[in-house]
Amino acid sequence: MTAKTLDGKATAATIKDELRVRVQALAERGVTPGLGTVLVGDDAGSQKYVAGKHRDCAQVGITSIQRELPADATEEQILQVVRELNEDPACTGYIVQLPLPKQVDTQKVLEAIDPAKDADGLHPMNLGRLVASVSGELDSPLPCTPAGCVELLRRHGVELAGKHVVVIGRGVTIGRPAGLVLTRREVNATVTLAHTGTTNLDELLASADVIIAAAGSAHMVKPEQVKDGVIVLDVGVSRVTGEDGTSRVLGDVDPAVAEKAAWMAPNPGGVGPMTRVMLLANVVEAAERAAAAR
Ligand SMILES: Nc1nc2c(c(=O)[nH]1)N[C@@H](CN(C=O)c1ccc(C(=O)N[C@@H](CCC(=O)O)C(=O)O)cc1)CN2
Repeated sequence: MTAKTLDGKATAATIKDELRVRVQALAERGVTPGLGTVLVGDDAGSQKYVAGKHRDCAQVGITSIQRELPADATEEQILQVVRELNEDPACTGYIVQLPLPKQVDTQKVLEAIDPAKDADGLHPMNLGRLVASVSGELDSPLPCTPAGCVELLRRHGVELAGKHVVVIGRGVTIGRPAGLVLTRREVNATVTLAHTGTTNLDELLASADVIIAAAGSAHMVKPEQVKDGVIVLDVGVSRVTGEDGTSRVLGDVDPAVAEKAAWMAPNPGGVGPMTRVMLLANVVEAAERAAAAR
């Protein structure tokens, strides 16, 4: 068996087309969505992701607001920018790019974001709403990567209901919220969340119908650990520099897994573009909610 591709790039392009129409409809009502980003430091990966988010905004007609601070910025300087974006009417939603430098209390910064402008769905109030709401329309943003995984599978006709999903990694942007998103009634998967303290990963992977690998450990999932017909979403990012000095991203999944999988989301080109487009969807939805409340 050779896996069929869960094409995140093409799917994200389709969703952008749909969002462009919704942004035009908002413009007719006098509303322009604006995405703000707060980037602290000079991490090359974060710079690339933030630049990508603003490129996406330009493509669908969302205004971009970019705020940058140096790597040695204090927590207070970052909180000041957060307060300014909370007050800025042109900014209808924004994100603080993670990770933040070590001197900064990430939780404190996320908690300072106005929940109504939290485009990442990572404010404790929005995560709390996700915990509390098992089904139905959720009136708050979903964390972008878990939402992107579900949407990528849905748009390829891959059913998750009744499937055993093993998520590897317990980070706040992917692993922890993934369990909540995947177990909502409209998705209806059964989830096991594995992490560095998990002692029976081999046993879990052998029984997994779907694997979402978000550990950041290069090629850790091997073909001999998975069953035939498994569905694999590789979300891991390990940056390696080759002997020629060029850097590239390695995912968590050994490419040889494709020989056993039914479906595989490549990395790059799978969940990454979906993460970005779900962010745009959150911004448009927040602007639509604000327009409806006027
Ligand atoms: N505030 C947030 N910070 C971070 C999040 C997040 O959701 N919110 N997630 C990750 C990084 N991330 C989004 O910010 C992200 C990761 C990957 C991609 C992407 O498009 N990747 C490309 C490859 C790009 C490359 O070559 O490096 C792909 O997979 O095709 C977009 C966004 C951590 N921080």
